Order: sequence, then structure tokens, then C-alpha cells
Amino acid sequence: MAKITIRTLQKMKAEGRKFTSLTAYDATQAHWVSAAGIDVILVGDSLGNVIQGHDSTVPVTVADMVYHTAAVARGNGDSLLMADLPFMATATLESTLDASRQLMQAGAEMVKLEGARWLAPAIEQLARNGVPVCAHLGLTPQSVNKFGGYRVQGKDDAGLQLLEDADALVAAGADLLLVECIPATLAAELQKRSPVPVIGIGAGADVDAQVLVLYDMLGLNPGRTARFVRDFMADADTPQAAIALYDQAVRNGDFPQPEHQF
Ligand SMILES: Nc1nc(=O)c2c([nH]1)NC[C@@H]1CN(c3ccc(C(=O)N[C@@H](CCC(=O)O)C(=O)O)cc3)CN21
Ligand SMILES: CC(C)C(=O)C(=O)O
Ligand SMILES: [Mg+2]
Repeated sequence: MAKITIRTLQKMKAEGRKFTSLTAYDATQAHWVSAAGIDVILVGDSLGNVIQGHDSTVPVTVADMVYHTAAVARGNGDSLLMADLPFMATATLESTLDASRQLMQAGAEMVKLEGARWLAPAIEQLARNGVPVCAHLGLTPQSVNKFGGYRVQGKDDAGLQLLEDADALVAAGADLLLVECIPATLAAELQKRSPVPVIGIGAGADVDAQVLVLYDMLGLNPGRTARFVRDFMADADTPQAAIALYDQAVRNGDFPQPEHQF
């Protein structure tokens, strides 16, 4: 497999081909995920839940993200390596740039940040400094305390707000959009109007790519899982085989199904 870059993802969108993303938190997982041909590895701040045992991503620090990003980078093959900016790292322009520098120097090739149009100046500054950006919209888990729980976002009038936020962030230089837990109809509308690829989780099938938390799609999560999760270990003997099944299912449109969307 050739090295995946933002140009590869743009080309796949232009050709109407789906691409794939999964989280990884350590070198071994990064090896499995990249060897299966997953296009984008996300070092997600969901590590706060699945590794650290917190009930949200709020406690995760920049130092935690740097540690896991460096481990994932060592195990990665050809996947594009994206890392989350954690809670409050984007509070100021200065903190955004400093945290992004640390993640990029640990081996990330793109950073992801949660938020809306107020992040446009930060994205412009990152673009000028050569840092590709994915803007995460909709259910942004770092705001769980502000939302009052993990709730579907972008319903009714908030849908138009989300589309306008996306436009502003793309105009500022965002290279990718990621939407979580929004109505599938809204995600489809966004996919149509967006010049950059749109990755979805709980956003239906009509987007350019899908992402899941690795532990969720391997059925490793002890608690209740969200509606958008499918356990790919149910039909596989090994984690590597389950990851390959997920990759195929996303590319050929078998995942997600209507039961996984809102
Ligand atoms: N293991 C894991 N998987 C994830 O997908 C994930 C994390 N951890 N940690 C960070 C955030 C938290 N996320 C979550 C957590 C819960 C729901 C959830 O329960 N959603 C409801 C929707 C409720 C509604 O209808 O408004 C669901 O039924 O899926 C969604 C996203 C996604 N991220
Ligand atoms: C759920 C995905 C999109 C994420 O941000 C994470 O794993 O932290
Ligand atoms: Mg995250």
C-alpha cells in the first residue's frame, strides 16, 4: 500500500470512493490497523475512556496524547496519522499552536479539534504553519458537560448552524470534517456541499468515510455501546480479521446500516 496523504483522501472523495478510519492507542494496534489498509489512524482522546477508565475525555492531557501518538507512530505503516487536540488545548491561539506542535513532533500528520466557527482563526494559523486540520463537529464529546450528556446534535435549526460552521472552517483551511451523532439527512447534505472529505460516526452512510473506536468494533467495551457501533469480532476469529471486515464493509457500503444512524 502506498502512503496515504490528504491528497489520497481528496482523490477518493472526487472519485466517489469511501475511505476508512479507526482509532489506535499503541504501536501494536497501529500495526494491525495500518496493515489492514485502513486509510486514517486516529489517536483519539477516547483513550480517556477506553485506556484510562474515565467516564469522559475531559481529563485527557496534551502529554497523554503525545505519549500515545508517539507509540502509534512507531507501529504505523502507511496510514495517515491524525491525533486529537484534547480538552481546552484549543482555548487560546497560543495553546492550540503549542499543543499541535507537540503532536506533530510526536509523529502526527494531522490534528483534529472539536468546535465550531470560533476556531477559524486557529485553523488559519495552523494552515500557515503547515499543520493539516480535521474539524470535529456535532457531538463533540469534550463538551459533554455543556450538552448535559452524549446527545444527538444538529437537530432542527442547529442543523443550519452546523452547515454554516462547516463552511467557515473549510474557508479557514480545514482539510477534513468529522461529524459525530447528527441526523443522517444533515450529514448527507454536508457531504454534498463540502469541498473537503467528511468522516462520519453515527452520521449515516452518505458521507465520504467512517470512523469507530477500535475497542468498540472489537466488542471489547464492557459497558453499553452507542447505537452507531457494530461488533465486527462477531464474524471474525482475530482482531486483524475483524478490522479487515470493517474496512471492506465501509468501502462496499455494508456499514453503517440505518439501525446505526439517527
Ligand atoms: N468507547 C468509546 N467510544 C466512543 O465512540 C467514544 C468514546 N469511547 N469516548 C469519547 C466519545 C464519547 N462518545 C459517545 C458516547 C455515547 C454516545 C451515546 O450514547 N449516544 C446515544 C445517543 C443519544 C441520543 O439519542 O441523543 C446513542 O444511543 O448512541 C455517543 C457518543 C463517542 N466517543
Ligand atoms: C470518536 C472519535 C471520532 C474520536 O474523536 C475519538 O476517538 O476520540
Ligand atoms: Mg476524540
